Amino acid sequence: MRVGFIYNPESGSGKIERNSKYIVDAFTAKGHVIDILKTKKTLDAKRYAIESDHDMLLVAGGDGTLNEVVNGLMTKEKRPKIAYIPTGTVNDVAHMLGISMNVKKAVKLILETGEVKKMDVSKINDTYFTYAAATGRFTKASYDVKRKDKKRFGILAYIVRGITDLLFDYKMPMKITYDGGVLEKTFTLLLFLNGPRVGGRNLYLMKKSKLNDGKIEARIFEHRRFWMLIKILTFFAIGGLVMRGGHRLTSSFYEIEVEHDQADIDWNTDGEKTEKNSVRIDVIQEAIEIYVSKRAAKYIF
Ligand SMILES: Nc1ncnc2c1ncn2[C@@H]1O[C@H](COP(=O)(O)OP(=O)(O)OP(=O)(O)O)[C@@H](O)[C@H]1O
Repeated sequence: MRVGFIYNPESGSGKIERNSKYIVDAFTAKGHVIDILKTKKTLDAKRYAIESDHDMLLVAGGDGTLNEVVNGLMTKEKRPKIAYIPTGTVNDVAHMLGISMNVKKAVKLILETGEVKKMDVSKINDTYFTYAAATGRFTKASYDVKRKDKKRFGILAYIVRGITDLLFDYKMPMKITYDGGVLEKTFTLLLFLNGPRVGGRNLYLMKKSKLNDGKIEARIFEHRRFWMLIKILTFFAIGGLVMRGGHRLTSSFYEIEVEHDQADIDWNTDGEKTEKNSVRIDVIQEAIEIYVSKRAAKYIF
């Protein structure tokens, strides 16, 4: 196969540079022909994906790099398969897909033990995302944490940013229309999830959620000051448990209308700051093909 090897040398602790020769050798030994496409800046990975005429894109980076590649591929009619080697700090998508953080094991999954599955991609206004769109309490941490702090402190950098978030009161009057009805209240946190993982946490209570069902799950928390904070922390601590004042929705689309003109609501998609205020979310069913573990293929597809 003709393989484009897109990698972000700045992702995570920079381990990809130490392993790139191993990866190229392993693929070449199996008869693949590799083009090396190393990113130098933001949006290089997206551009490489748009320009690609390969059979497969081998992507090494974190959730942000994978997101850029998917945004590039979604502009194309013919999309190469994605093989993903996670080298970021959080790597939520890889955890969901059963891909090891160990580079050699991830390569083995692609070349020997894994399966290719068709996976949904979601869209918020004109931006695509692979696993999560969110706004409100705790959702700024993933894009506010500086790259050098991520490299130095890893997950801890996110936790510290999450704690400083407690100083703010997120109060968002909104109207949410979905294929089961309308919800109109004041909210403090909105999560739209393709699968059972976000913020480095497995949400094992979302076990019915599949990555190819054309649906996106929402977990929505009303604004109720102190108690809602406890409930949000419980949600993350206990596998996605939703208590009173929380809503569990499943739908193929969501229309979120922000109720006053002066609103300043930022949306986080796959860990990057993207859209603002009112948005529409849609799912494009089975839009990409990606290598996953046999276990993930069985349980979340
Ligand atoms: N060579 C580069 N130098 C600096 N920044 C880069 C470079 N190449 C890509 N980037 C930036 O890195 C970001 C993606 O980083 P990465 O892949 O580590 O994702 P991440 O979301 O930070 O990962 P995770 O949340 O899993 O840690 C992209 O948004 C892009 O802007």
